[in-house]
Amino acid sequence: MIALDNVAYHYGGAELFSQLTLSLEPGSFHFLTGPSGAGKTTLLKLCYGALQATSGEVRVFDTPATALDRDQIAMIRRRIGVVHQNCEFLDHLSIAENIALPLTVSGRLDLMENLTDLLGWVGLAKQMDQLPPELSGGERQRAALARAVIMSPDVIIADEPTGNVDWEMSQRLLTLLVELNRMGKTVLIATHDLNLIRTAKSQVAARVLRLKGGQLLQAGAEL
Ligand SMILES: Nc1ncnc2c1ncn2[C@@H]1O[C@H](COP(=O)(O)OP(=O)(O)OP(=O)(O)O)[C@@H](O)[C@H]1O
Repeated sequence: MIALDNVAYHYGGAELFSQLTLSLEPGSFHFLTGPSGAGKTTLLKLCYGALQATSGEVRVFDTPATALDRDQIAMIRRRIGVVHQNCEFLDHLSIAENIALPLTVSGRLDLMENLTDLLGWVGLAKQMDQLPPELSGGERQRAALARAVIMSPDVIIADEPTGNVDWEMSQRLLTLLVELNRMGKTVLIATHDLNLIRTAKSQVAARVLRLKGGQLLQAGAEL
């Protein structure tokens, strides 16, 4: 679905990594871990086409990321749901309106009927009319996940989806992500939380990759 072949990325003159190779097969579940600043967010952005590789090839749904036309970029936005690290919302819109925003922006009002079910699934039915600043950290993370999946994407890419929430809430978020994977979605999660990864491994056949010093390796003893 998404493949990186010998990919390098430089910010200005500084090389973050080179020769990275990664393949996300349909229905797979991957964790990406590694120290702060190793390049996890950058790697995720390459996977969903928000950054272009300095060299090497990124293929998204079998199309080179450098060759995407406007329609294909719109298709990628629909087929890849992203949970960003700092889940930001429009503070003057309710939580339900924020979650539904991808539908209103893309004109997919036919999918609006899914909104109520989705709010229930993430446990935010009661909070649907509240404004984002009125929500707790865990509620905001769940709202961000709901917004990422409302277009029914094939791939979910989540950057620290359990950052700033307690253990119980991170378990709840993990359960939602595992459920999505059981529905056939491909899941890629960047996280520092090794406990979360350990717990997930008892629930799902997850592959764990560690990005460190510009190298992407299978995680080992630390798990
Ligand atoms: N827009 C940018 N311009 C220049 N350097 C950047 C930019 N974005 C990130 N960097 C640098 O690239 C490196 C990798 O950043 P990135 O956010 O990908 O790491 P990360 O592994 O996700 O970190 P964290 O775990 O702290 O979120 C860092 O040193 C960061 O300062």
